[in-house]
Amino acid sequence: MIEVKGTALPDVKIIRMKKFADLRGHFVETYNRQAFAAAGIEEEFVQDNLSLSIKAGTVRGLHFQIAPYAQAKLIRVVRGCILDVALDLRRSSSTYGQHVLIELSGDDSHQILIPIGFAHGFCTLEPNTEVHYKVTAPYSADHDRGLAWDDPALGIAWPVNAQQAVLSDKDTKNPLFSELPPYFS
Ligand SMILES: Cc1cn([C@H]2C[C@H](O)[C@@H](COP(=O)(O)OP(=O)(O)O[C@H]3O[C@H](C)C(=O)[C@H](O)[C@H]3O)O2)c(=O)[nH]c1=O
Repeated sequence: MIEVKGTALPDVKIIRMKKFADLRGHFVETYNRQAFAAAGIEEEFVQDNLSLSIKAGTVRGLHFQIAPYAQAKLIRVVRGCILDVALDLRRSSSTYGQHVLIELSGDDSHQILIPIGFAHGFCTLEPNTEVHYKVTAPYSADHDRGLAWDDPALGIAWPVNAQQAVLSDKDTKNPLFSELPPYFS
């Protein structure tokens, strides 16, 4: 039912759920607490989010929440396609400052699990892309933080540049990686 694979950042996992296809279409269990726990995924999710990005080239991120509202995230694409980015902000991690860039599509049944201590963002590759994700702590605007998505120091191979990207006003003003306080040990 569930296949869990590692990525270049060991704590970031790719999860694939079994897709039951038939003449009508298909069925996928997108989350099953017991199956996830049996696969070693113990995160307890408390909130589901859904974002629709109308244009391809929409960039949301890089975002994270700080303690006591830090979030792990389980992310999937319902419709469309994204390049998803997870960036390690844990100061003591051997992969601190490193990221993974993973394509997620509504056509596959892949999901990405991003633990606490990572910044998250994505760029849409198709119009009308819907991203659905579960988080392990509720939203707290006071604990919501951002990081400049296009900081050259991060070396993220985004498919758009700052002139092409569709961004919230907030995401045009995020601090650079070098300016971040040590939020995660
Ligand atoms: C995240 C969130 C937002 N909101 C409200 C706050 C704003 O009025 C509005 C849009 O929020 P924001 O511009 O922060 O949405 P995104 O840019 O999609 O942010 C998300 O995008 C990246 C990729 C993430 O990983 C985070 O989950 C989250 O930061 O929804 C809520 O009411 N609850 C929430 O959980």
